[in-house]
Amino acid sequence: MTARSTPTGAQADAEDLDVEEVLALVNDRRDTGRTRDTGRARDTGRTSDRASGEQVPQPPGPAQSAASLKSDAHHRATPWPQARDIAARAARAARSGTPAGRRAPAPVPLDAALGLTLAAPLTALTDLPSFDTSAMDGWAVAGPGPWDVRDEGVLAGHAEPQPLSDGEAVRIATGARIPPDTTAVLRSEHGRTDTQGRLHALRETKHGQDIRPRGQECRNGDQLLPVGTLVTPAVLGLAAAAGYDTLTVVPRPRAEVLVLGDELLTEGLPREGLIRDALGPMLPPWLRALGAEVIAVRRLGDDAEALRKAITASDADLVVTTGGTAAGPVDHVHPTLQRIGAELLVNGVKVRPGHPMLLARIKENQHLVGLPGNPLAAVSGLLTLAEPLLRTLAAHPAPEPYVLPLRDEVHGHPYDTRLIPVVLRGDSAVPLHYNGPAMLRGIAAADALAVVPPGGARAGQELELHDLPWASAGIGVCFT
Ligand SMILES: Nc1nc2c(c(=O)[nH]1)N[C@H]1C(S)=C(S)[C@@H](COP(=O)(O)OP(=O)(O)OC[C@H]3O[C@@H](n4cnc5c(N)ncnc54)[C@H](O)[C@@H]3O)O[C@H]1N2
Ligand code: MOO
Repeated sequence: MTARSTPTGAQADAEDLDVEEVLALVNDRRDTGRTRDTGRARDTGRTSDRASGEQVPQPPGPAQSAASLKSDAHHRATPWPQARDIAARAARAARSGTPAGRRAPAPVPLDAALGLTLAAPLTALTDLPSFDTSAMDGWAVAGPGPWDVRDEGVLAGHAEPQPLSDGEAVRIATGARIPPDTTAVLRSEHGRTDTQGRLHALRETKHGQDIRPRGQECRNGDQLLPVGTLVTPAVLGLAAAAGYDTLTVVPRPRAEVLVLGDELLTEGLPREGLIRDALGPMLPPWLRALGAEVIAVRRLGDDAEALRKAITASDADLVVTTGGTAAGPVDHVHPTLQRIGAELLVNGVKVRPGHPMLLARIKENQHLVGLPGNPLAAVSGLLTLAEPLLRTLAAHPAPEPYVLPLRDEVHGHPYDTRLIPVVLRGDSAVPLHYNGPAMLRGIAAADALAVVPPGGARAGQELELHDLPWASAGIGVCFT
């Protein structure tokens, strides 16, 4: 963490903190059972794994080639909660990889730190307040009244005023430095000057009244916030007050989006079998809301060689592809991953929509999430694979799952989890229509996605909900 003053020994140590240690702290805090208070949520304490009736996830097994996994795809598909856990673990593994590949915590200017996680404790670089200061507009007085009032007053931001002598007072503004030997501040509404200009108190003034003593809030070197704290607007304010110009934070993971498909138009009306690209405009801000920095969006058509080149040339932490995940004649994602020797960690997920989604490790510290082309299926892939991966890379704690009863019955898939857009009304979740894989009409009106277990859910049944990043109105909402 850098600041105007030279770092103390404690700060210098803090700068050595690794992202792994930040993650460990964040995870520790998560394990304390802290619950998220949504004001509407009823947390049953169930994890997403238990809520969906799936096995507790195991770490990914040994590397499997894209080819071997492509056969027998449905049986090999990963249960939904386990897929989320594998994505989080993959990010943790990337962070504990070789130091060369790791992105170290870095100092960033305050205005670039919002929504990131502190990688060093916020330690006060000064006493706060840093000098004795007046808490009110009025007079600084010395000894008992009445007092002779000096001609010239003391304003905030001025140099140290002359000491007061017993029986003397000086006009003072809120936030101004207290003159030495002041015994109290008399508020303007509690004092009156007589015709000779002498000041009288209208009520008893206690010793030290309305003086904020130096160090009242903290002493130089006190720890104000621990490693792992999310940088909120309030944290930025505290950091500035405590003397910081930059904060050392876990860097935003870098994401690159590769939009595949020859059928996509970037403007105008759909025509002659061509359709508008819905994912190019949707994914970058969504990924930003999940904490990523989007370094590029490339439209590659259905060109296998262009896809190979783009993946191998990328230096993003996460490459996100759209479309081309199935087994059609121009679905190039699997063959390309196989060709470049990527390791498939998730090859299909038992979730609807979105079951062809995939997660691969391209290099030690680089992953690829393959989103299916159907737009709501792509959203499902974002929530299932990209969200846990990005959140873990950014050292953000996992949001506590919460549950609400469903207002209306929802049909389920016989074996797979379903994700359904819902709006939250009072104490229940109302399922939205237009939730087919190719449709965005439901999700565009939604507050959250409800997790429907295999077999469906009846009206009144409590379902796990995942807020859409903007609906939760949290600090994670960071579209810039
Ligand atoms: N024989 C089978 N065919 C399909 C299966 C299957 O199991 N067996 N699964 C279906 C499911 S489910 C999905 S989802 C899709 C996944 O397909 P891909 O990931 O290969 O995606 P594409 O074929 O490229 O596109 C699917 C669909 O989405 C439209 N699309 C693609 N990109 C965009 C975009 N950027 N904006 C708007 N719409 C987009 C595309 O035009 C297609 O209509 O496979 C099924 N097939
Ligand atoms: O993933 Mo597909 O969109 O389930 O239909």
